Parts: sequence; structure tokens; C-alpha cells
Amino acid sequence: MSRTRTPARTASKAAKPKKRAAAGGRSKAAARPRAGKGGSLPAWRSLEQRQFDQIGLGLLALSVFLVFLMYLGSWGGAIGDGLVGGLRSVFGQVAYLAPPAVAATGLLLILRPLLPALRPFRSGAVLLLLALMLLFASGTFGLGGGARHGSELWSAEIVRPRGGVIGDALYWGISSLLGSIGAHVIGVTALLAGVLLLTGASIASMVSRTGEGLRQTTTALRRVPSGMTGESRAVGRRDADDEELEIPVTPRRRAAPPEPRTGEGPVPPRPKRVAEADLAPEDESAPRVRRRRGAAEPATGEEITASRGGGRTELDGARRYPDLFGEEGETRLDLPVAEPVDEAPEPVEEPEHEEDFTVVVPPPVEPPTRVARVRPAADEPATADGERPTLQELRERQPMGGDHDAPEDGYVLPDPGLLKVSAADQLRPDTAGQAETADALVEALAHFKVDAKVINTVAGPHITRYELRLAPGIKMSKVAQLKDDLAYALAATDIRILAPVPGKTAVGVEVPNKRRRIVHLGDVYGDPPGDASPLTVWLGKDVSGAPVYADLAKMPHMLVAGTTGAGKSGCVNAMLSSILLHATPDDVRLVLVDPKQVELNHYEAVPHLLTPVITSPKMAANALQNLVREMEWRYGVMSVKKTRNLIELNKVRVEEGDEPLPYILCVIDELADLMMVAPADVEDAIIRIAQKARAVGIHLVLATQSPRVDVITGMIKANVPSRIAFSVSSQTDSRVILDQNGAESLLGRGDMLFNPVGSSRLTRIQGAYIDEAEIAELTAHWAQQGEAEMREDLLEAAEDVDATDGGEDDLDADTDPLLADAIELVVEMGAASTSGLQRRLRVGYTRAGRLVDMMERRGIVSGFEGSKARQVLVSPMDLPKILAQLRGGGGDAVASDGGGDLDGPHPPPTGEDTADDRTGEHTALTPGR
Ligand SMILES: Nc1ncnc2c1ncn2[C@@H]1O[C@H](COP(=O)(O)OP(=O)(O)OP(=O)(O)O)[C@@H](O)[C@H]1O
Repeated sequence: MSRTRTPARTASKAAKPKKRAAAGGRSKAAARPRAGKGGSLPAWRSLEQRQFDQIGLGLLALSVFLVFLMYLGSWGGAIGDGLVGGLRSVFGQVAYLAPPAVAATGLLLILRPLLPALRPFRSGAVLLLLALMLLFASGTFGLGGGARHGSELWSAEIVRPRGGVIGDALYWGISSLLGSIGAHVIGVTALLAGVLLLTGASIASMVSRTGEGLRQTTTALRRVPSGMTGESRAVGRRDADDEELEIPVTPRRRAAPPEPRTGEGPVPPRPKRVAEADLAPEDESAPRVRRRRGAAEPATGEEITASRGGGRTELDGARRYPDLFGEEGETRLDLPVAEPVDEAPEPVEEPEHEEDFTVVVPPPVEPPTRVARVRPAADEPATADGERPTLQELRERQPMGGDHDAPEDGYVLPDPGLLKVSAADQLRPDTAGQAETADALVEALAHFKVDAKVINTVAGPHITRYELRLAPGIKMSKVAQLKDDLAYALAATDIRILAPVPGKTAVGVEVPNKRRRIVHLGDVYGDPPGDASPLTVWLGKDVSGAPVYADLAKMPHMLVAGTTGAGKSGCVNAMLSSILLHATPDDVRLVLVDPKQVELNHYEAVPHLLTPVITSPKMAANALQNLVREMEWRYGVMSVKKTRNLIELNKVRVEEGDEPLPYILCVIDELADLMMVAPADVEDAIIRIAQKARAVGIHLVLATQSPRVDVITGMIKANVPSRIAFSVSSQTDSRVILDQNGAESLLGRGDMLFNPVGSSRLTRIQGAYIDEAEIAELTAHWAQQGEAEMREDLLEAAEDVDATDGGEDDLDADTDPLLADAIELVVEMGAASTSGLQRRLRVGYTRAGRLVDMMERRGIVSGFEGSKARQVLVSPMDLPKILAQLRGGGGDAVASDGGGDLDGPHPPPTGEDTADDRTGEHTALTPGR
């Protein structure tokens, strides 16, 4: 069992021919933007910022010039006076707004990169100007130079003091159609509309705000005379006897500052995950809103809930103009992206985020100052405030390299900042043509005598869902039957019909957006919540644009299936990268099976690997069978320790000075290849792991491009409850994966349906994408922190493992022919680590771990010290004596104080199946021993 590494494979995914480049994509015609709406970019948009700067400066100068001419009466020469005259002729009295308007435009051009998109401002400003010109021309509210007479049409003297040529032309047009009263009404209405557009306010918000203001004022006025102030302020209430009751109200206080730390020393690391899991209450109903990285203040749950319910008005502008409020550094409301088109959804309708499954939505993401953290050593105290050391501190404390596989003080997590994040405009869904599609949908349904109206639209990164309310008496199934006709009417290749939208009295029609957005992993990635396991992965964005993540430990096993090129590997990469971003090898160990040899080879150097990336189906079958043994062993230990799951077991282990056991995630990239080689063994092992391994922290992700019943057998399906389906070619395939139709309507390229454990609802997600460069950076970060401590015995056939490493017959619990060599080696090195022994003695992990335990019992090396290497307690001068005793005495009592204790490293577990269990010879998968 030599400790070898998989030779670097040169085949790269880049070289892999990409099938179905436009897999499931929309037809060219459908994908092309409508004429006049976002076709080729206007010429001015191709200018560079330095050119915009110069134009902006020119406009500022012009504005100053106009101020002198128009406000201060200076003479501007022929050009200046001509300019002013022209402006006044065109815009009338509104021309006096020209200097500030020109200055504002200049500033906007100069500050363009710092400003959010200005579309609503632009249309608001234009509408406002037109309204003012019309009002001046109509003489509304006594503005302008009064009514004009037919003979004086268009003369400069007439139009200048009024609305200019534009205003007068508007007035002329409107008044001849609707009379002058119509011009007044339209002018005032357009003025109000312009103000609303410009400010982003809504009438409802103004009314509500005024009401709220009034309420607050009245409450304040009522309180003042009662003389209730400060701490004694109370809410007055009368009981049945009309007696005033005082209900003391505790004044709001800031959280008490953390206790000052006693004692010197390094900044304690952040608390262990186990502790976090205990402290953090489970809140699966967290609303689907997250703060973008870099936002200054996390949005409180109260704000979020209120904003979703529509009761609060603070975020009104954000809902109306996500493009204005969605910039970096500001609180951004990812949900709801869409607004009701016709009427507000019924209050009885269940909000989407209350779905009862484990897809949870991340809480606010921490600001980017969180760069890395280190896993604390078992005996280090956790800080009361969970303070994390800075990256600088970590770097100072952890010189990289050295002889040990794990850095001395633990691992440094990668900076999530290495992930690509979409540009601001790409974060917003493409809502172009939404209203037209809604109209076309209603019209197409009407042709088939289905009376419906669109009550809501929800836009996500790749599709928009139109929610329809059907007229009474019309069957939902009728809409479902019209799927192909509706696709034809909308010129869309793939539409999906939800009849009904789960939890709503509506039928949903999901139509691909004209422009699809790529969801980068960086757009959705955030720290896992407190109660999540290190196996938390980010999947992508749902239909409303909210990030979706799943805790694989809760799933507890996942099936990922879809045709070739649909995005399975992309999904597996996003999962693995999510884990590598927040979990150390002490938290999670990986077994990666990649029969195609090109999908998972990026990860072959990360220290999380428990085996080299497995490419041989036969070895993969062995690994699965050995994972069953590991599972049984863990169950045995759990039964002895009287614990019920990995978290409890790890707590006990840490208390007893043992290392916690990591989660194990086994990812099989192509299940079909394994099922061809050893169907019975593979199926048996998968079923056994899937049935039992959840409690002991062993989880499976099974991916396949062959959604056939001979690959995804009934037994596998029954035991792998969480499924992700990518695009498939038929409804039959969809039913094999999900037990229902739907996946045949997906668009490919990361479009997926997620069916988590315990839910019959499917969540449509645009998968998060991470490219090869990002993966390379991520894996390089880990590779430089040490090599993986491989358990290559996991690749051996189960019988061979028994014979070599765990068999009862050939190995005594406390002797080993290599013990003397091991002692010599550690004394020479001055430190002892399992990985060091593995390398130098060329033994497997199990045996090296056992040698360390033997040396500990003999007092040669110190006990477990977290992830640090153990100290050597004897000097080189003692070595000859120790070796002589060892050779002479059969290896039992080498050191005076350690020889009598022959207990194995683990108490004999009570597992039923394995020989190891009875001897206690199994060495746990604990890293860094
Ligand atoms: N989440 C995503 N967002 C955008 N594009 C994606 C996404 N996932 C995959 N793609 C695109 O689809 C192509 C195929 O994806 P991928 O290789 O993951 O498919 P696959 O289902 O694993 O195919 P195969 O089974 O042949 O390996 C990728 O090259 C990429 O361009």
C-alpha cells in the first residue's frame, strides 16, 4: 500500500468537444432581440469613459456660460444670443431650466461609472420637461404668456414666453383633439407622472407614508402629556376595572460587549462548527433575500418580510427599479424581481419561500473583510464573540510548506473573492418584452377559448414565469394541453407549464427570456448559515432570482441526471467548489469517481481527497464497498459512545481528546459506467450507504447522463431521495429521474429542476457556473497547503483490505514489525505525524496511524494536539535503549510508563459486519494525526 498520487492527467476539459452547443437553446429567431429594442448598440455607447469625461466638461462649461446669459443678463455675442434665442424658441419658458439641466448631464457623463443605471430617471426627466412645456403653452395655472390667437402661430415672440415650439406644437395637437381643457388635464397628469418616475416613489407609498407620519405624530402627542419618559415609559392599557396598567418596557440596548479576554496569547480562533450548530436556531423559513457581498448593512428579517408582503414602503423604489437599487454596496432586493402586471397576488397565496423543504436561502452574506478562517485546534478555547483572525494574522501564524501535510495551525480557507461576479446589469433579469409576451399569451389562450389574465410575473436569470388566473369553469389541464400551441404563439422553443403554480391559485407558464444571464458561482455564493454542515453547496438562482443552496448532509444523498451537455458537470463543479470554499480537509474528505477522466481531474491535488481521483470503475466499486465498512465502523463507535449522529459523536471525541471525524462526500460523475462493470456490487453498496450513512456523515452524489431504469434502478431511486434533473429528451427520462414530467422542457446549459428530499415540488434553478480558471485558482490554493493524506486501502478489494490492514490474524493491536523503524524515524525528525510516517515508511494511512498510537502508548510521542504534529518525548540518546528493549521484549514494554496499556486506539465497536469492528483495529478517517 504505497502512498502514491494519481499521475497528472493531461486531458483537459477544454479539449473536450462540447456537445449540443446550443443544447435546448432557443431558436435563433426567438433569441434575437426585437427590432429597435436592443439590437446593435447606439454609437455613443461605444465611446470610452475619457471621451465621456471631455464631453461632460464641455457641457459644464456650456452650463456656466448659459448661467451668465440667461440668469445674469450678460451679452453672449452672436452665438450666445442666438443659442439662448433658439432655446427659448424651442422650449419656451422651460428653457430657463437649461443651465442646471446641461450641468447635470455633464456631471452624469463624468460620474457615469459610479452611478447606477438611469433609465427611469431619463424617462421621468423627459416627461417632466414635456409636461412643463405643455403647461406653459396651455397657460395652465396662469403660466406662460396666455392664450394665443390663430394669426400669431409660431412667431418667436409668441412661443418664447410660453412653451416654445415644442410646447406649442403639443398644445396645438392636443387642444385640437381634446380642446384646451384636455391639454390642461394631460399637462398636469404628465407632470405628476414625471415626478413619480423621477423620484421612484409611488402614490400608495406617499399616502402610506403620510398616514404613517400622522400616526406617529398622533402617538407622540398622546404620549407627551402622560409624562412617561425614559425607562419608565410604558404602554397604557385599561383592564376591565378601567384601571391603568403599567407594562414596563425594557429600553433597547446594544448587545453587551464581549468579556475582555484574560491572558495573553494569539487571537483565539472562531468557535467550532459543532458549537455553532448548537447555538444557531434552525430557521428554514428564512426569506429569500440576501445581501450582496460588500453591502454595508445586512437587511433585517423584519425589513425583508415587510418588503415581501408589500406592507412597507422603504423598499418601494427598490422594487420598482431594481436597476437603481441593485448596485454594489447597497442593499439589494433580489426578490421579487417582477411586479404584478394586473393585480396583486391574493393574500392567501403562500409566498414561495415558505416551501417546506431543505432548500434554504442564504442569510446576509458577510462583508468581504472575511477572507479566511482557521479551524481551531481541539483544545483551543473558542471566543465568546466568534471573532475571526484576519488573513494577515493567519499568514503570520501559518508559514506554508514544511514537512507536514497540514499546516501547523490549521488550514487557510480560500478567499471567495476569487470567484467571478457578474456585472451589475447582468445580475438583473432580462425583462424586455415582458408585457408583450403577457399580452400574446392571453391572446393565444383566447384563441383556444381559454379566458385568462396574467396576475403576476416572476423574472429570473433564464426564464420568466407568467402566472395566469383562469376564468371560473376553465380547467387547468386545458392550458397544459396547449403547451405546444403556446410555444408556437410565443415563438419560444421550450415553455413549461405549471398547473397549478404550487401554493397558488394560478397556472404558471415559464417562458425563456430573450437574453439568458449566466449565474456565476460568485453571484450566489455566501457563507453557510450557522446550522448548516460543511457540505452546504450553492446550486444557482431560482425563478425569482434568489440564490438557492442545499445542505448535502440533510439531503442526504443526491442524484444528478440529464442528457449530455445539459450542465451536470457544471453543477458538480459548483457543488465541489462551494465545499472547497468553506470546508477544510478536517471538515470534509472527498472520494471522487470520474470514469470519463476529464471531469474531476481539476481536484486531484486538493488535500481533501481521501483517495486519488478514481477513474477505474472496478476501483470505484471497491471504494464504495470500503465506504460501507467505514460506515459500519462509525456506527460501531457511535454505539459505544452512545451518540446518534456525527455531530454528537464529534463532540464526545473532542472532549476525550480524539480528533473529530470528517464528513465524507463521494461523488460519482458517471454512474452508468460503474453499473456496467459491477451492477450488483455497486447497487448493493450504494443502497447500503444511502440507507444508513446519513447519521455517520457519509454522503453520495450520483451523476449520470443515462437516465435509464437499468442505471437509476428502483432501489437506488428509493434510497436517494434528492434529485436534480437537467434537460432530457423525453418525458419518460424525466419520470425516471423525478417521478414526474418537466425535465423534457428544460433549456440545457445549467437549467435544472431540483426535487429535494421530502418535497413533491420542483424548484427550477439556473445553475451556478464556475469556469476552469476559477477552479484552478481554488484548487491551487489548497494544493499549496499540503498533500492529501490518501487512504489508498479504500481502493483495494474488501478482502485484500482485511488481509493487509485490518485482519484479525496477522496484526496484533500493539505490535508492528515497522514499529522500531517508526520510532527511529520520529526521533530523528523531532516530530511525529501520520502523514510523515506514511511517506517515509511507505505504508497506508491506517497502519501509520496505528504506529503513532503505539508510540503514544509507549510514551515516545505526545498525545493528540489538534492538528499539530505530535512532539517526541524521548531524546536521541535514549534511542538505543528503547530499540533494544523493543527488539528484545517483543515490542510490548518499551517505555517504562506506557507498556501496560494495550487498548486499541478505538474502543471495540459493536458493529455487526466487519472483522475490524471486533478488534477495534480500524483507524478512523481523521486527518492530521
Ligand atoms: N450553469 C451553467 N450556466 C451556463 N452554462 C453552462 C452551465 N453549465 C453548463 N453550461 C454550459 O454547458 C456546457 C456543457 O455543460 P457540462 O459539461 O456541465 O454538461 P454535462 O451534462 O456534464 O455533459 P457531459 O455529460 O457530456 O459531461 C458547458 O460547456 C457550458 O458551456
